[in-house]
Amino acid sequence: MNAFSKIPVTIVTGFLGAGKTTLIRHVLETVKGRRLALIVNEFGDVGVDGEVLRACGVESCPEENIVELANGCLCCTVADDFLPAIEALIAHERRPEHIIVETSGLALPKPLIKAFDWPEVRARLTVDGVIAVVDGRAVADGRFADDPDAVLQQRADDQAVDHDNPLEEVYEDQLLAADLVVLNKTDLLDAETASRVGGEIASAIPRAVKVVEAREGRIDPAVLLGIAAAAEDDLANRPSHHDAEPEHDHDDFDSFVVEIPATADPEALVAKLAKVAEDHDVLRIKGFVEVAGKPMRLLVQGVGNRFRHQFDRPWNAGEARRSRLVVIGEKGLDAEAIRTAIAA
Ligand SMILES: Nc1nc2c(ncn2[C@@H]2O[C@H](COP(=O)(O)OP(=O)(O)OP(=O)(O)O)[C@@H](O)[C@H]2O)c(=O)[nH]1
Repeated sequence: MNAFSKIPVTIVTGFLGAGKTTLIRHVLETVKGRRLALIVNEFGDVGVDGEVLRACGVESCPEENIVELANGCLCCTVADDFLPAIEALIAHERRPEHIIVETSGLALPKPLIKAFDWPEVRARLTVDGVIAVVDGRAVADGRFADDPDAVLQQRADDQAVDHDNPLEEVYEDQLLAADLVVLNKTDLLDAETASRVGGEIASAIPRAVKVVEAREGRIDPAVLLGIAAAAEDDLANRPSHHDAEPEHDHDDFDSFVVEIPATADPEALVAKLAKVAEDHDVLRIKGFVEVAGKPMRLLVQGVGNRFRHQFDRPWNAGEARRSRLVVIGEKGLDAEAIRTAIAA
């Protein structure tokens, strides 16, 4: 790449907990000989994704090349947050050879892709590809489906059929923006269901877009990077709910942080969180927790009621050992009841 060529940018999108960070981490660990930079956007005040990615300490992506934008939703703050971040990255003396952007799980990716069509951006950068990561289990469980009764009712009332499920809107926008779909978490699906879900996804996208199956986001970086889609030249083929509603305000979703004391029993904590997530229909819980008597901090991750936890790194000297979990769900989440249930 010479100093004048455009830097390719891969946008990784996908609903909350689909496996975006896991996939990017796999890229960082397996890509060879390419200087990467990352921009990570997260919904919720606990910066988990940036931490997880920094912790992999890969030479091709040093810490100063990882930028976190913890500001809720990139799609609404492109000009204020995203552009300065990308300017700073490409101004580095050793400029990155490829940039990966992880959107928040609730972002509609279209406005971000559009920013690459602005003259000052398109002169220097190009969208190499938009990767949509999908939680195959969540799709198979109908997480993103409209309620069929509500749709029938709308038809009966002679209304235009509108999505009654706000998750569906975000999910659909992410698929419609994609150049490649990664159907992740196939370990939680039998082969027949995986192939049915993959077929449904492919037929929901009017362009020819490949759907590849994956576990733990393990896809060869050669498949993900170097698509050369120039998505900024192809905006019209990527319809979005954002086109009709540019001033949308994300009021379909809610998030808050719960601070808890150090735990003595991680298994019991996670079992309790899974129950709370189930009882309150929580979409995502994640954060770091102190375990009494342990020098390592515990990373806790829940998608719906499926939880995982692992010690990720020792607490640093002088680091406040706070146990904070971000809770994300649809609007109307009962924060007080959830706090009480977690504290019980
Ligand atoms: N069973 C299973 N779990 C997975 C797989 N890939 C990722 N996970 C787990 O799913 C959870 C969410 O993964 P992340 O990579 O953090 O998902 P994300 O899309 O970055 O999440 P947000 O940034 O919160 O939207 C973590 O606990 C992962 O370990 C998979 O293929 N199978």
